[in-house]
Amino acid sequence: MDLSANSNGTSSSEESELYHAQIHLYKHVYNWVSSMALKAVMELGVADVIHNHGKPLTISHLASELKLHPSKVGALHRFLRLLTHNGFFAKTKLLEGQEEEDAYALTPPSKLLIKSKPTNLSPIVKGSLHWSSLNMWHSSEKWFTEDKEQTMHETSSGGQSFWDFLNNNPDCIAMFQEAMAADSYMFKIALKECRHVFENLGSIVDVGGGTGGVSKLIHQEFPQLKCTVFDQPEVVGNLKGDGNLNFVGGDMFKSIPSADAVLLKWILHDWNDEQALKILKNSKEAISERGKEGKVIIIDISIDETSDDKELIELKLDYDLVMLAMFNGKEREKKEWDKLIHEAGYSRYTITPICGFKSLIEVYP
Ligand SMILES: C[S@@+](CC[C@H](N)C(=O)[O-])C[C@H]1O[C@@H](n2cnc3c(N)ncnc32)[C@H](O)[C@@H]1O
Ligand SMILES: O=C1c2ccc(O)cc2O[C@@H](O)[C@@H]1c1ccc(O)cc1
Repeated sequence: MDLSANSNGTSSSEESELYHAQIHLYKHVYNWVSSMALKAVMELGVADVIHNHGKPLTISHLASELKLHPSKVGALHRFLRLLTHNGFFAKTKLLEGQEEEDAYALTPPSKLLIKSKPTNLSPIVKGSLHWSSLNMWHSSEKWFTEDKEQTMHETSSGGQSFWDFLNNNPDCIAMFQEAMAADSYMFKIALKECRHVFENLGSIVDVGGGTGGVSKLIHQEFPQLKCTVFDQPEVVGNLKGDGNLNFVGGDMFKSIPSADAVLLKWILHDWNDEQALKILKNSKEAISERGKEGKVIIIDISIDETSDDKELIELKLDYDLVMLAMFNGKEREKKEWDKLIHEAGYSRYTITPICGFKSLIEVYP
């Protein structure tokens, strides 16, 4: 028994544990606040104003550039205080007239919100924090307890899949595809490291390639390579090709156009194992004319809790639940990739981490 127990029978160490547990719980309840603060400063274009100014900017100067009502200047300061705490800005002091004022500079994460740069990830922030990506979470209890095999999105929307929602809301499909294209730019940097993966190919089909963000980068690097962007007709129907880059509409669950290689970037994690198996089997058929020279190139998350750091593991596990809620999809661990790839009839594969939190998995028939 802890002799330092106080009048209500709890020891000081038990009290300390209780208070730390309380802080941990409340912190997690309010994790969304930082996300929404990030969305707010993205929408305001704070990163662009500071970037264009070329040096740290005081709050009063920033508020003036943003044309905020004077009553909102204090709120802007408090938004930047939280985001500075979370690594999105660096605070310094500048003389504004006779007064010293807090001034803010960008950090590497907020530089990814500069809309004029090719590394701009604002569309990912906008789409991921759009009501259509969040509302379904309020149906989690109903989804868990109902005796139906449907996605949380379907539970929350009377049976409509997220893809059908997008296809019925042109503004949202555009927002989604802009996000995918934004993420694809990170692949341009990775392409330098994994150039060899695309060398010696005559043709490639980018399955679920959206508006061609990745294929355009591959086409620039390999102009002789015939690149086919294969996606839903609603996505590619109005897109025009250019020389060796073309767009084809169809359904990857029915068939995939033949090519030397199939690219599956951020595709398989949208689907459960049965559906992913079907996509991999159709991909194997698509490369069959190339014999042993054909390959499938998967770019997706591979969860590796032995080597990833805590923040990276949490991002991958976050994405796992987002895929579950939206699509009944999943992020896969190495052993799950191994099982899926072999069940689809492939003989061997290699996994190489790229683009920060994704991996490139080369799969051979
Ligand atoms: C998460 S996005 C990935 C886009 C792109 N690969 C990238 O990484 O930027 C998934 C893509 O799969 C497409 N898709 C969904 N169902 C499909 C189907 N049945 N056949 C072909 N494409 C499909 C969607 O339209 C979307 O463009
Ligand atoms: O980032 C998003 C994402 C990424 C990859 C994927 O296959 C699906 C995704 O859907 C969401 O998780 C998220 C997103 C949602 C909506 C949107 O307009 C953009 C991104």
